[in-house]
Amino acid sequence: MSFDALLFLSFGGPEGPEEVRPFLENVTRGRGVPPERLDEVAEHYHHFGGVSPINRLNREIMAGLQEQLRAEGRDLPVYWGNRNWHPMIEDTVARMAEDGVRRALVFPTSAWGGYSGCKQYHEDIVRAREAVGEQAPDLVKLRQFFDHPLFVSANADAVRRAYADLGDTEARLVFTAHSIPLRADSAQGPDGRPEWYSRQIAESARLVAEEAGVETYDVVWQSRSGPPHVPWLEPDVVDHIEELHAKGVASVVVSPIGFVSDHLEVVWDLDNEAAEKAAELGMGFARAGTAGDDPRFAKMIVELISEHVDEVRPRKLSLMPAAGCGRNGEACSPGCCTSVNG
Ligand SMILES: CC1=C(CCC(=O)O)c2cc3nc(cc4[nH]c(cc5[nH]c(cc1n2)c(C)c5CCC(=O)O)c(CCC(=O)O)c4C)C(CCC(=O)O)=C3C
Ligand SMILES: [Fe+2]
Repeated sequence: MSFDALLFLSFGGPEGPEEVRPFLENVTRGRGVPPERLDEVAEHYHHFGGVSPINRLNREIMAGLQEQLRAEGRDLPVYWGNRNWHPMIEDTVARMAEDGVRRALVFPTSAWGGYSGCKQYHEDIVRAREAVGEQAPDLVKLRQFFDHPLFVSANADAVRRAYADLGDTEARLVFTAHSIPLRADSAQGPDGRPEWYSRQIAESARLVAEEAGVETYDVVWQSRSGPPHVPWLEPDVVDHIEELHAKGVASVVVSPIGFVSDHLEVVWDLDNEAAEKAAELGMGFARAGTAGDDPRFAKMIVELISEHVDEVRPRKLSLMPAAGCGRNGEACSPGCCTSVNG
């Protein structure tokens, strides 16, 4: 099938102190996040002058992508829209319509299923198309890429580099991903089984550890939000480092497999909080890089595109079914990425 453009769809982030609050209001509208948590997260952003690294990282990925597309002779223009901050997806889709785009592929900057990683991006697509009306282009979202060989290799090499930097082959490998409420993780995948998100994280971790040649590893969580009485995926990475220390582990390599690039959560919760905890305990600590700035990441996006344009067979390392692809916001299968009780 032919497409006129690619929409690069991301989370968005503030680019100055005055943008932090309105950005956070957009992220948490109707999500039941307590104001104390918002104050705390606002502080994290202000620590970096109110500028999230996410937009710069996304611009870099898009530049690399545009270059790779050109090198392969595909003149697909790349548009950029976000869920929570400018450029907002509604404005971008309006511009695409004005430019005459009739049908576009959408690359979301999340490897995962579940509400935050997949369903909410479908909702963004629906909202933007409704805002634009009849002229809105058809938007086909690309699939979840948690087990794509290029994503796995980029992460595995980052883990290898972290081990080399630390100079301790005995360090414990700890993968982290964004925690979500247990109820959200009850969401099923296209295989009809629950915990699609945490099962994908476990599978990516297994594949990356295997390719990096590391036998023993843990999967833990970070960046918990929400009110304290609501159960989220545990343990938290900082608590886990304490526990490893109590068990006599001397050093850790932390791989933020759950993030495609060095977002604020990565630089704050890992490079600050987790690193500080390790230092306090006298443990060795190295944080592995993320896949986004590896040229293989842009190459992977090109491959995901060609699955649709050239009907190339999806490259996947796991036996878990391909998921997350849908047209104009429809889910890939009934009930996929929707949690039990909504
Ligand atoms: C699974 C997942 C991903 C990975 C998939 C994907 O990438 O999409 C992700 C990514 C991101 N999350 C981000 C930022 C935030 N997430 C928040 C809140 C929340 N995230 C959640 C989950 C996820 N989040 C959840 C369940 C909440 C609770 C509120 C709700 O149910 O929606 C809040 C509110 C404050 C707080 O409570 O932390 C902020 C500011 C940024 C940008 C960072 C930057 O600026 O560099 C990125 C890439
Ligand atoms: Fe988040």
